Amino acid sequence: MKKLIIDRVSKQFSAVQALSDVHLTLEEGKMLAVLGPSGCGKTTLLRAIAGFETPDTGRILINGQTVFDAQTSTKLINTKPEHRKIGYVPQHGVLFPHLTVEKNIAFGLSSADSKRQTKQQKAQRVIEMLELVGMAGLGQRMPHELSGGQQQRIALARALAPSPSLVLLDEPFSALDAGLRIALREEVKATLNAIAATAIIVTHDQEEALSMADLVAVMRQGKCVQVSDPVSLYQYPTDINVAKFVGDAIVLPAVVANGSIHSRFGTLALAGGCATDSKSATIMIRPEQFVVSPPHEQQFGGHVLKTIYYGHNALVHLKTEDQWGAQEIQMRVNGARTFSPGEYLGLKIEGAVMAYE
Ligand SMILES: Nc1ncnc2c1ncn2[C@@H]1O[C@H](COP(=O)(O)OP(=O)(O)OP(=O)(O)O)[C@@H](O)[C@H]1O
Repeated sequence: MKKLIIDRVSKQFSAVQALSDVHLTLEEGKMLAVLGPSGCGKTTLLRAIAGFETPDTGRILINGQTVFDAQTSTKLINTKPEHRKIGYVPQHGVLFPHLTVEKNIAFGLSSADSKRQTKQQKAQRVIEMLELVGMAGLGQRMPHELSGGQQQRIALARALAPSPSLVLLDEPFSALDAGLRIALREEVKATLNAIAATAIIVTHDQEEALSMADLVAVMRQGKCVQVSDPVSLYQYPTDINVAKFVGDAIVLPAVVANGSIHSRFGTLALAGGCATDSKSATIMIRPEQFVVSPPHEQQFGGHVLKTIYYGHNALVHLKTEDQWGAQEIQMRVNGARTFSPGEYLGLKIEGAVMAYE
């Protein structure tokens, strides 16, 4: 079942087209990441779904109910935020500093829909939420007695307490340090999965989007330029800009003829869905598609310029030089491998390669 339908939603602020004809749908129980650079319209989209921003055009349906419709002939439908059954986890500064953890969570149960619950039912719900986010027994603490990660978990508990139809997370980990961010991403995903929540996370971090979401919507200048599952997005980006935004990309000129790529790296397999003939194509290769090949298989290679070490892996920068001219490329290798500057490496390319006209 479609939990969310965003149908041709646009929003303009003075001269800025913050959202332009955005169309998105999300199935029940799935997580969507809205990914894009600063200013592309991510927050405006999230605020439009929550009802904090009124779009100029389009429709928004949550759980089969139209919560916004600018197109009706009679009058605009625009359900108030508190009646949209949305759980909102903002970026930071989220908890009321003068209330205990328990009271912060219980605040989420003060909406009209939760008013019918008895005091005991609410107290029980708070306990369930504390358990869900792994913080049982800490209900009497004040927010300042919690770490940054614990505070974000309580913010999630507060958003989930009223059993919202849709959970919206606006860059929820951006204030946390790298290690904690990764740990919390996994915890939050597990928590949302445990209750089969439908959720949208806004982020400008491609790793966060690819690792957490079932579906990633890439935005650029108010438009949704690609909506794909993480694997397809990384392997088959719709254009070079998306390719570069979601990962490291080596971009080269090439010729595509009869369904194959002819490039400085020889004949390469063309990825499905690409144009099969072009005299002036641009191809995109991921650094992990380059592998060091044994001498008898070498068709081409390059001299090592430098190696950037990341722990779990490393990026080796190489310079290739042949009749096509000089080109710098990057190859991703296991972090334990070391190469010396100036060393010559024979290379081959594994897997299909994307080509763009
Ligand atoms: N209330 C507003 N008034 C005027 N312009 C606005 C308003 N809100 C957003 N904008 C503009 O709309 C565009 C989209 O903004 P938005 O905050 O949605 O981007 P974003 O992708 O969330 O960026 P960031 O990652 O930096 O938060 C930007 O150019 C922004 O300056």
